[in-house]
Amino acid sequence: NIVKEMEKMKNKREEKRAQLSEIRTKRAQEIDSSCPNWEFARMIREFRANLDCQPISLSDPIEEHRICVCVRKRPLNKQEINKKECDVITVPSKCVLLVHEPKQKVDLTKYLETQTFRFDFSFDECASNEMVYRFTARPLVQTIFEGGKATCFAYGQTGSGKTHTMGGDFSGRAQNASKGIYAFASQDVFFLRSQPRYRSQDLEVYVTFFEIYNGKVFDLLNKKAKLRVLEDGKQQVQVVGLQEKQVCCAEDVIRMIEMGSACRTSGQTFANASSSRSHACFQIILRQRGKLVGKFSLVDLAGNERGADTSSADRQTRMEGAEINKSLLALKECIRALGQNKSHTPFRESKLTQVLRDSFIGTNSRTCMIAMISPGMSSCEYTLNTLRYADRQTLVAGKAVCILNLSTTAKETAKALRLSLGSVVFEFFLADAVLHGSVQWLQSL
Ligand SMILES: Nc1ncnc2c1ncn2[C@@H]1O[C@H](COP(=O)(O)OP(=O)(O)OP(=O)(O)O)[C@@H](O)[C@H]1O
Repeated sequence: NIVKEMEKMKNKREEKRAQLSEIRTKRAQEIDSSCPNWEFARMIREFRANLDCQPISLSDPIEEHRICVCVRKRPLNKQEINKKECDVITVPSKCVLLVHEPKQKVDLTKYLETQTFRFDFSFDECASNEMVYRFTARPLVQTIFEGGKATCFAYGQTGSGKTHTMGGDFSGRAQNASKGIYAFASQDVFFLRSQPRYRSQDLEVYVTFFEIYNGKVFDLLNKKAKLRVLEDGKQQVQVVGLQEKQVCCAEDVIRMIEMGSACRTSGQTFANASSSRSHACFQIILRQRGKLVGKFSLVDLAGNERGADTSSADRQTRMEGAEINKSLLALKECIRALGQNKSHTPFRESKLTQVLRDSFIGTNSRTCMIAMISPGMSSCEYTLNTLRYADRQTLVAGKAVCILNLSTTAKETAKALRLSLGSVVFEFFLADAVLHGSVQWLQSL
């Protein structure tokens, strides 16, 4: 009787499971039919169903890198949701990010080309600014107490979340300046300064906030005054007239961030259609009896798609694009020079790298790049551009990357193993039985 009873229960459970799966399929079909790219949406959903995602968590260890390259995916925004855009980005683990690029064969069959990128850390749409800060800028704060220069860049296309991450998250139109990397870093600077190790050193904290637009520098803490960048006799780059404001607590810093951000926003009408055409740099400076101890530069870069915009009809926009392109390329070269300990740093190539010259020289300089990406299918090309730019940075560290690429269709009996070594990708198709051992062997190399 007991066996019969158990059989009955088992059958009931299976019936229920089948019903549930039917409901889910129907619901997915309903969603699919309202989505303009439903075939791609379904392929991505099937791909994700095969993945065991393990996103980054607060308990993950933080490794110390001289150059750290991370990526952050923002959630789909209201506009993208209304347009029923496909989310083409998957973050399966704390270091890997996948882009499902929609493609079409000559016979019009649609298929996905999934590209894999590896970073020091990758953050999915659920990661908060605190979480991103913890793994990116926070490990750099100590550097400025040890006489070093730290720099953190936010890179990406317009609307990908650079200002949200650096300046503070938006609740509606208002920005909460206490919830961005500028404010978190300042809080930690004050915290470290109060620790017994540094308390007796009489360290003073100053901040500067300026913007570089079209090769010109403007002081955001002094009514957007135009500044000159000059090199002195000791080859030190000076931003003449840049106001350094002394701050005594985190609240003072937040006030400065609000003041500078408001200045940047109100200036949009005369120069920028949006802030994404200028680089904004917020610096936290440590001084001891007036003498420079360390400097933390936090940079919200101009939208990288502006540099790629060469088709604009008006000359002004084309010039802006060319200037942005030049500065982003120069930045990459300077970071590469830092990573490879080259004796020559090409910092004179742009105003941005000139102003940040001391960030790229010296043995005690550390840099972090956060690549921001939009998840929508319409941004796929820009997203790939952003990831390729940031991937070059990973190459600086000379890392070999071994990534397991799961099969995309249920029919496939073999699974693909993708090994990226620098910019070369090797792809193997292996039977399930040998797959696991091969991955372990490659990872151990
Ligand atoms: N991680 C996120 N979570 C929630 N909303 C986000 C996130 N990232 C960005 N957003 C939202 O997306 C919008 C655009 O973000 P943001 O202004 O930071 O982009 P941006 O890259 O700085 O653009 P621009 O280069 O034009 O200044 C904002 O409304 C912001 O609130």
